[in-house]
Amino acid sequence: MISKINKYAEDILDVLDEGVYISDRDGYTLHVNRAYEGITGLTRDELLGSRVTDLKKVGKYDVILNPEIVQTRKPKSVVQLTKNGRRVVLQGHPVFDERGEVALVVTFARDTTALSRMEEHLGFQRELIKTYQKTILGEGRDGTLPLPLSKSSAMLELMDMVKNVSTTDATVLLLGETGVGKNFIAKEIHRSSPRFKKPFIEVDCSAIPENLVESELFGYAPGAFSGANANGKPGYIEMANNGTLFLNEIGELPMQVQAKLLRFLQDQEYVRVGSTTLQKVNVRVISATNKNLEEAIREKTFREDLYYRIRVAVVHLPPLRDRGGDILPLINYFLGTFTKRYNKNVSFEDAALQTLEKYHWPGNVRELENMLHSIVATSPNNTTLAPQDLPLSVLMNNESHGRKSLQDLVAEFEKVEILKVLRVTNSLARAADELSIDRVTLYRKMKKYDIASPSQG
Ligand SMILES: Nc1ncnc2c1ncn2[C@@H]1O[C@H](COP(=O)(O)OP(=O)(O)OP(=O)(O)O)[C@@H](O)[C@H]1O
Repeated sequence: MISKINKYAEDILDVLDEGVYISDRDGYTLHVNRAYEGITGLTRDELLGSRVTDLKKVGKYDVILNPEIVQTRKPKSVVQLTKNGRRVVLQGHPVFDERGEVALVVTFARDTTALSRMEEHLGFQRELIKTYQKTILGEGRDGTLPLPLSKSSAMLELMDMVKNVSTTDATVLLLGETGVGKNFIAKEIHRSSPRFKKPFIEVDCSAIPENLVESELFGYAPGAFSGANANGKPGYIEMANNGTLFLNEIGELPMQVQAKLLRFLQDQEYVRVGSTTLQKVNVRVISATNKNLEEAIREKTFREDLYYRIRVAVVHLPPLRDRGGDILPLINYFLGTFTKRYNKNVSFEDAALQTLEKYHWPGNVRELENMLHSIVATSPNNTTLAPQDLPLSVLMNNESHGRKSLQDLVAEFEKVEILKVLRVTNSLARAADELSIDRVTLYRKMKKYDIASPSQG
């Protein structure tokens, strides 16, 4: 019976799914089954008759079990990395002869690559969920987002273009000064696009340290670099799959990342840092910058080919000072938002509104939003604000951007000082006293600078 089994021993071993490797006590390979060849990518011809120590020397294995098992006479397990890049769990067992000496070492090999891939995949999914949760929580911080308030002809025209662009998958480049609403418009394009139920992922390219930009955008494989998450990490591109990726401040991307981004934009394929597997996604890209990219191209800090790739549709957002018709609706909108939030009744006199309309808003909508927030938060309840209650930056209204004449500078200084003193004293007589001028002179200067009289006269 046994002799019959011996006759078919090799065939029996070939039926197994597990790899079997048998060596003698000196480490010479006596037999490997078919599964072992499949798992390790090594052939019988390469292995039979060779010594495990020599196979390790020539790099076919990174670790071996045989010498230790012969020495300790005990079973042992290790994880071996094979030349075809698989992770194999080896379990070696000693087989003793009639004198109790180790005669053979039989090693079973199990491929764990599929398992590791599943674990890696699960790790990525976990990271992805964490990031989505963060993104969703971030988005909801102010409740639902308002619709863009667009009354000026410049904005109405622009919103028409945004509507047309939204229905396509075209790459969009949003240009405009800081605070004009590029981020706001990017979200609007996403919301009106067929991708609206999928993620909108914003990346502020200027806020990521240069050495991390590539791994943040494209993700990294487990063990890609020291200090990396053991599960690997999905990049923003992967998170935006089927949705929209908004690359804010794209002009700040390092050159080598620009090259990788260009390849990704061309065929929607990329490789995670530390990996060789190609990832395929479907992502619509919107970029924004307040930098002059043409100048950056001349200075060789921005790739020309990438520039043409990202500017399939270009949307120029005008500064708020050139969108006169938007200022009042935006004031009303933010006044409504913040008075509701702080449960206060705060309003503006017409003259104050006119002053705000004339202001040149260098920080654009963001400045207006922050100013309204601060005014409502710091004003007592039931206040109607006069022009002199407005922030000094508004009252100074530095409209001219070039060098000012000495005369203008003196006038500006005088106006601000008068406003400051009037604000503190709330009385014409006491303010004149503080400024060491007579009341008639003060009154004349107030007329000149369009400053209203204090309530106490
Ligand atoms: N039309 C609008 N209606 C209501 N709020 C707006 C509008 N445009 C911009 N905002 C608000 O103004 C603030 C600044 O806008 P946003 O962040 O979009 O500017 P940005 O151009 O992207 O600025 P930066 O270049 O500094 O990134 C945001 O809080 C945004 O919600």
